[in-house]
Amino acid sequence: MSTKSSKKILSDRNKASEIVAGWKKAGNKVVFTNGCFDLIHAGHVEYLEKASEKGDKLIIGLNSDSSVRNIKGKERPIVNQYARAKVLAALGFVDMVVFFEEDTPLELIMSLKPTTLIKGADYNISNIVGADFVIENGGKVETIELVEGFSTTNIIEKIKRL
Ligand SMILES: Nc1ncnc2c1ncn2[C@@H]1O[C@H](COP(=O)(O)OP(=O)(O)OP(=O)(O)O)[C@@H](O)[C@H]1O
Ligand SMILES: O=P(O)(O)O[C@@H]1O[C@H]([C@H](O)CO)[C@@H](O)[C@H](O)[C@@H]1O
Repeated sequence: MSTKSSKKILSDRNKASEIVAGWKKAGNKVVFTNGCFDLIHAGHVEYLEKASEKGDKLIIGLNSDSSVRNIKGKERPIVNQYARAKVLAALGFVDMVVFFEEDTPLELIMSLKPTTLIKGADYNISNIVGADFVIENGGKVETIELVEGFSTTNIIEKIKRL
């Protein structure tokens, strides 16, 4: 039996696009962010909650395991995509989690056409994938300040030193 949170997790990009189009037609501002979210930490949660406050619906584009391996190295991810998605989908302010296999979320962003694209302030707007597309389609691109002291890499390094 699927749970309330598991219903938020989608692999089917067309289905996700149909749902987002319905949200937008109903007048919702749809916020999109993306990431690997491996070993989810308090910085991620603070960031996602702030992102959710930028609109009515929050979608997370989640890098698949093969995508994470390509961009962060063969040791990653520590946690598989389904488990990462499960934790994210359990957050009350998250409305959808969609996997993407590519190295970047550009094709997913072009399919979903979000109102607002958000990344952490470790990126500047000029190098955020999808920013040009969202702005050209009348949307907004914003960054959110990082919470000091939290990163998946730091957590891994700390565990290695035990
Ligand atoms: N400490 C933090 N505070 C707020 N946002 C964060 C923090 N760390 C990461 N983010 C944001 O969360 C999203 C996912 O980032 P990511 O999964 O790369 O986390 P990470 O902890 O930086 O991982 P890694 O150390 O492997 O790079 C990105 O948009 C990033 O800007
Ligand atoms: O978890 P990360 O490393 O912050 O997420 C990456 O973000 C990249 C970003 O969107 C580039 O502007 C993206 O290309 C990559 O696929 C990861 O999601």
